[in-house]
Amino acid sequence: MDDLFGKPVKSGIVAIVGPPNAGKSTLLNCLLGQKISIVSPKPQTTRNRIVGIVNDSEYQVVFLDTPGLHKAREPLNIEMVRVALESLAEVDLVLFLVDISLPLPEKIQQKRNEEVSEYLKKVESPAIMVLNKVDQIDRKKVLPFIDAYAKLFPFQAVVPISALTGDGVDVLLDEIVTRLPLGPRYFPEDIPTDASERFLCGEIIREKVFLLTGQEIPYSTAVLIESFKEDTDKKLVTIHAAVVLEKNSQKGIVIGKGGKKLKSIGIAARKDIEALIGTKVLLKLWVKVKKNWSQDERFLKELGM
Ligand SMILES: Nc1nc2c(ncn2[C@@H]2O[C@H](COP(=O)(O)OP(=O)(O)OP(=O)(O)O)[C@@H](O)[C@H]2O)c(=O)[nH]1
Repeated sequence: MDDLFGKPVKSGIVAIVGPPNAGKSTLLNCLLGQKISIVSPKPQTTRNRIVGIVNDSEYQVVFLDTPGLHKAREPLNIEMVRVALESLAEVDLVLFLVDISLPLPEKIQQKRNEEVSEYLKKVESPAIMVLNKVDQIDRKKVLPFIDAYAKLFPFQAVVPISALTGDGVDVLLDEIVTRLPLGPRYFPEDIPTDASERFLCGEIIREKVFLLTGQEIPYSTAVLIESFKEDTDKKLVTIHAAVVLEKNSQKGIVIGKGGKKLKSIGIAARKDIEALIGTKVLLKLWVKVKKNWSQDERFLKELGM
């Protein structure tokens, strides 16, 4: 078999799908051993489809982190669901991830199961069910979940994990790799993602806005990287970025008293960006208001969405 990047190995494309907040980005970061997809306790923080690549001498797994599947109402959400469903059609394997840590009333659990079945009917690729956040529940409670999900759909496997502690993630990776065909590597061995550094920096800043502004700032926050310049000897990267909000009233929350909040967002983001790109970073952040940006198709394109 011809191959751009060395001898044939077990290789394939694996989509990580599931409801918002299930832990998809955390799992991707855990599999990759580094921060690529942003994580926050607020649902729907993942907007773009991000490729993470796990390499080994024997395999290459290309992961897609899809936005949480949920009912689409706003144009932004319609786009998110389209991206999520599109990625199901072209993959070798689907990981369907759910959070089993929250005790759900029977009716809600039943409704959730129906939703899972509904999504899975659209999946033509083989699927592995991943039960996440087992660190939060008693071990004895995991088995009934495994049984219940095994009955729901002909999964290739049902694997309990904690994406946060890494518990069970090696078992999951084994289950994935054994099911992939022998084929070419899709990417060279030394890159963990095809998302640009510029894009990942925007995602890191957005994560810090979410984490540091508490519940006040809604999901409609975007980060626009206006410039990303590396000096000639590659010792410093200067980034200008705008935190884009929908309402004037949100400005004060992000900027804080005397600019304090924005400063701490900048400091936290700069540290993560430096760790990601391996050079010193000068990060200049400002806040701008663009009413209804999430309804504005052109602006969404500018954001790379
Ligand atoms: N205790 C525990 N928390 C977890 C685990 N996995 C993820 N979380 C937390 O769950 C929250 C959501 O995680 P994400 O990885 O952002 O979830 P997601 O599915 O990518 O979310 P969306 O972007 O909304 O689709 C974060 O606060 C994570 O730290 C886990 O195994 N155990």
